[in-house]
Amino acid sequence: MLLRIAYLCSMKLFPNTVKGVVQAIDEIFNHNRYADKVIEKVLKSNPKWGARDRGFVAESVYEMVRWWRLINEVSPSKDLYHLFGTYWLLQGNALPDWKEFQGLDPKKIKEKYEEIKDKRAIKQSIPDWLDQMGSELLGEKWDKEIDTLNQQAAVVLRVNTLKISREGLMKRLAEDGIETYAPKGYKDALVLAKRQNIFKHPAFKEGLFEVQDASSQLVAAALEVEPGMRVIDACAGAGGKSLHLAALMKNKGRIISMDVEGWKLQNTKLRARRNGVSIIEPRVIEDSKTIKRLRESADRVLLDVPCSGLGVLKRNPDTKWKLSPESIQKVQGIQQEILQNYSSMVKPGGLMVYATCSILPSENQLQVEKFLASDKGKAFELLEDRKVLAQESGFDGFYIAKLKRKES
Ligand SMILES: C[S@@+](CC[C@H](N)C(=O)[O-])C[C@H]1O[C@@H](n2cnc3c(N)ncnc32)[C@H](O)[C@@H]1O
Repeated sequence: MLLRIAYLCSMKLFPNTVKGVVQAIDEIFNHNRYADKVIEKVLKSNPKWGARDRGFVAESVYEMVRWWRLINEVSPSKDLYHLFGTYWLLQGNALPDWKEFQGLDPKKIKEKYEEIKDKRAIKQSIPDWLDQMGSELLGEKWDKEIDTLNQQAAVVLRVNTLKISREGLMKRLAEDGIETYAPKGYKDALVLAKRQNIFKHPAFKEGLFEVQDASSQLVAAALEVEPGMRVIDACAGAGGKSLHLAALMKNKGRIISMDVEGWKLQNTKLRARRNGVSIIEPRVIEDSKTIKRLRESADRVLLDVPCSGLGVLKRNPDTKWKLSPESIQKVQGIQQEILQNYSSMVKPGGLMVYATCSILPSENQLQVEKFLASDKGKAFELLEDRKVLAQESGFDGFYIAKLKRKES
């Protein structure tokens, strides 16, 4: 097997599900749609597909997106069935005798793969600019990092400790045949032994867990919150970290969850209800006044800033086709602006955590260094930072810096 997608290998192909995959790929690459949204739509419009079919379509689409450049290099044509067939053959499978797959010769595909396999950008299926940038910024660690980021992500749960203990949830899931293990160093995490759609399980509807990568769970923990504190989650999005903070605070105190996108905060509200969290107050950032009103008001401020997402390629493989050097530069500008403007909300003596799901130093430690050297940054000191590489953690790539506002 050339690629590493284990469980699909022994599967028989069925025309209707392969058609679903091909249609989804067409939407993603020819109509520029997001992979997760497209998959959701395809699955919704085929309600009769069973769990196995749905799994096949979702996994195949994600894997084709992940390996898109490689598949295109090796395929004899750009026909979508040829591209699917190439992907299928690259895994060491045999193709059925369908007219759509005529013209695909396994031997030639293998030969073509052998020809390109020493060219890292093609073999790892990434744009040349990204290979160059990664190699410049991460040096010898890049080779293994991009290899790791191309592997499938584990499904990790964050136990909602407001409702159940980690052992309790492990037992509850095991009763339904869902095996999990508790990874060392991550207090509230459980990893599914086998990938599956866990959102359907009643324990999810009861708010006993959220799906959240283990590295991402380190972010709220770094804020050292305590019950009763006043906390601001300034880039809260759909509220993953706010919910974790609320659990760590035992649902006592106050969390202002802010974002520039109001619709994301609506999601935070729904999730808070499911999680049994009542201390989250969503607040849309309308303009700079929203921030100014909160000057020196928070014991803790979390800046989980927008970023390139290069640390989470495992779960969002389409990121590599949507990014560009220009878009990374633009997001870096926003990151520094957020550091400069939102740091004013921390009380003297309070803590601020700056986090990204990126592995690029230019979005991480270099941003923090630039902030600390600036006028506003002089009020802060860096207590510690963690550069979490996927190859070392086994989970997503992340950066977490803990800063303290000096007592005035
Ligand atoms: C990494 S995501 C946050 C994820 C979220 N904290 C979670 O745990 O689910 C970054 C968020 O920053 C928001 N954002 C972008 N520009 C912003 C700005 N200038 N101020 C505040 N939030 C911003 C985006 O809408 C996005 O939701």
